[in-house]
Amino acid sequence: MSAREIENMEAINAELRQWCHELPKVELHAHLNGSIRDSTLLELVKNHGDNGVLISKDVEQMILEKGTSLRKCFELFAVYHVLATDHETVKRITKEAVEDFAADNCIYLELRTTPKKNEAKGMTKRSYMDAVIDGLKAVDTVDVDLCGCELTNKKNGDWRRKKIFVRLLLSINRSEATSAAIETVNLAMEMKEMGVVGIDLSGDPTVGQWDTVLPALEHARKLGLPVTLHCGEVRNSKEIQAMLDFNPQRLGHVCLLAEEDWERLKSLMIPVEICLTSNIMTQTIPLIEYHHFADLYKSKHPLSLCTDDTGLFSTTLSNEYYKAAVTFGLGKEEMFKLAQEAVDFVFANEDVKKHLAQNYEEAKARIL
Ligand SMILES: CNc1ncnc2c1ncn2[C@@H]1O[C@H](COP(=O)(O)O)[C@@H](O)[C@H]1O
Ligand SMILES: [Zn+2]
Repeated sequence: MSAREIENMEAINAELRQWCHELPKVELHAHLNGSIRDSTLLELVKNHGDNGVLISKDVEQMILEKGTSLRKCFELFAVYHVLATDHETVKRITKEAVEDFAADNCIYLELRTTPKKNEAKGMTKRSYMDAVIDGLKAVDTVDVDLCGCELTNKKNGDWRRKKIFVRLLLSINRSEATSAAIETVNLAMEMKEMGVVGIDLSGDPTVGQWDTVLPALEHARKLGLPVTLHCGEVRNSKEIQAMLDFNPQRLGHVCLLAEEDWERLKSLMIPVEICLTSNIMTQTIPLIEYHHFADLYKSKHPLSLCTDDTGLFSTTLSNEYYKAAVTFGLGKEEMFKLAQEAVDFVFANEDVKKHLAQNYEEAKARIL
């Protein structure tokens, strides 16, 4: 390839990256502690110092190495939780995560997090969530709509400020006992008027039993709370079939499904939260060219591109769109349609969906 051709290609890529950044986007699968900025983590490590449990040098190395396998991801999360589970830090990482997604032109963010207890810090699952809400209220770069009410009043009446709709999912960690999982579902119900719109099942897929968490998920269903499940990050056909039997509103990942389960997923048309970089970085999918996004996209299966953990995987939602475009040869119209269709799968109410749909109508003329 000549220097001129390389220059041309780089210019095309740069333009496409910029376009993906400007595209209004909907994020449906983002974990709060997975979205902590590296700079914040490194500051937390420094402030935490060495206490025999965490050795700063080792932790810094782990943070910079990133989540290069599922096992490493969960080792990192255990460290993040030591560093970040106090009210002040939970408030800070929430504020920063929302500001980062807004800066990446996300117009709607479903932020999921596992409510945590921390007796040493006087933290209950409820006070953890109150700190998350405080973080949303502290956002000052854009207007945040959390529950149909704008949390931040427009700075000096500046109506041109960007707005991001944020809704919250409470995560059940699959290593929790049934009672703890039910406590999280009840907390979600208690906070429905404060922007909580659903339940996520996540956590290390190599631990925990489906039957332990199922009563809590059935409880959520009875209460009318939508559910999304991490599914198929490891081979476990019995559990995957049980998740398909449960027929949740959405599924995350669906990487390692046996052929019959794959066909059943497609016949059920359950919307899938696709996390390209996460699946490649954790080596769940060996090569992006083999990613099941292509099969689902070709079969017109409902799906949405997501980040999973922007901090852990050094990605953004714009980058996920860019990767999909260059890997699977999608044009701007197809990318725009993919982003726009994600609105159909949000757990927020019809009013929010109408706002988002209108946003896309306005954006169409601007960027297509
Ligand atoms: C990479 N693939 C993944 N698979 C499964 N669970 C994951 C995950 N990435 C993140 N989490 C879940 O999100 C928690 C961190 O955010 P919160 O402390 O809840 O805010 C992790 O502890 C894990 O339970
Ligand atoms: Zn996830």
